[in-house]
Amino acid sequence: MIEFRSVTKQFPDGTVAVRDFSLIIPSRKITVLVGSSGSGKTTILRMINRMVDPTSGTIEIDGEDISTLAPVNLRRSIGYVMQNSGLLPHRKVVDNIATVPLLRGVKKRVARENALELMDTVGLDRSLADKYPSQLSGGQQQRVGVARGLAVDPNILLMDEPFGAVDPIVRDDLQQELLHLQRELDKTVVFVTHDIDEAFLLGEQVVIFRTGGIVAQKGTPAEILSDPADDFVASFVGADRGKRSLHIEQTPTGDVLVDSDGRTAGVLSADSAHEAKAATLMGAGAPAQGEEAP
Ligand SMILES: Nc1ncnc2c1ncn2[C@@H]1O[C@H](COP(=O)(O)OP(=O)(O)OP(=O)(O)O)[C@@H](O)[C@H]1O
Repeated sequence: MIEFRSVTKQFPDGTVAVRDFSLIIPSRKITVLVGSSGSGKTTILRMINRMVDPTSGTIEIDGEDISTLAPVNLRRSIGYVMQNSGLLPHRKVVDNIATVPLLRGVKKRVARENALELMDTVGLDRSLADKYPSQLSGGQQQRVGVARGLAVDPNILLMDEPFGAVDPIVRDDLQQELLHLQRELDKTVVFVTHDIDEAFLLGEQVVIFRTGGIVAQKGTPAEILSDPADDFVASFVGADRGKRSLHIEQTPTGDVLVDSDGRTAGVLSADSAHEAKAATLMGAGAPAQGEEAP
């Protein structure tokens, strides 16, 4: 478990990126931080592995105050995946994946073998091992980035808009792969995006930010969709409603929200007031209850 307690980050130029932020990030689940550009998401992510230190407040991992831990060791024990993969262009795929294990003193042969196994894990053909990043597609490069993030077998994986720069179809694949990996590997994933659809698809806990690192709402996708805290959240959640075409389907175990691809976006509370609010949120143009999305 990762816990932020009243964390504030003010940069030397006076910018307050995060203000009095508190959050519990449960272990072995995906928590998604979502919000518009400049709302402090990346800063929060980077405070978890001490790439950035808070101005005030504390951050604990499994009860341990991370300000007491050596930043380099902490950084090397936590997986980090960034947008545009951040691969080293002059290193082969396999060496990119093995970078941190080699820095930690793992023998070259072992690190290479582990890297090849990780290529299997993230769905990359081993024949790509000796290619350079520029010889790979954007989606393949992101898979290499994920493999590299997993290379130290971290308990925690930080992902900063990892699928932001790939086309929608590849992105869909990568999202499904991440859900699959999460079920298989049981990591604590903290995922940053500005895409609310991605947040609701991936997140078991979703935290919606407004500017200044202020939490507008946090909860499960169903909780947020069925009961948005205020107009800001309602408009943020509803901004892309045409594309998402969320609708309610009745199942034997209760009502669920389903997106236009037939994926469950959340389970609605039995509370009819919540259902009414969710229906309002979906607005005109969304199919009526029980109907299929177009
Ligand atoms: N090193 C820095 N020095 C000064 N200001 C910074 C620094 N890093 C970030 N900021 C500012 O802090 C605020 C939050 O930035 P941050 O990158 O955390 O936001 P974000 O929500 O991740 O945005 P994006 O989605 O665009 O990546 C912004 O106003 C940004 O300009």
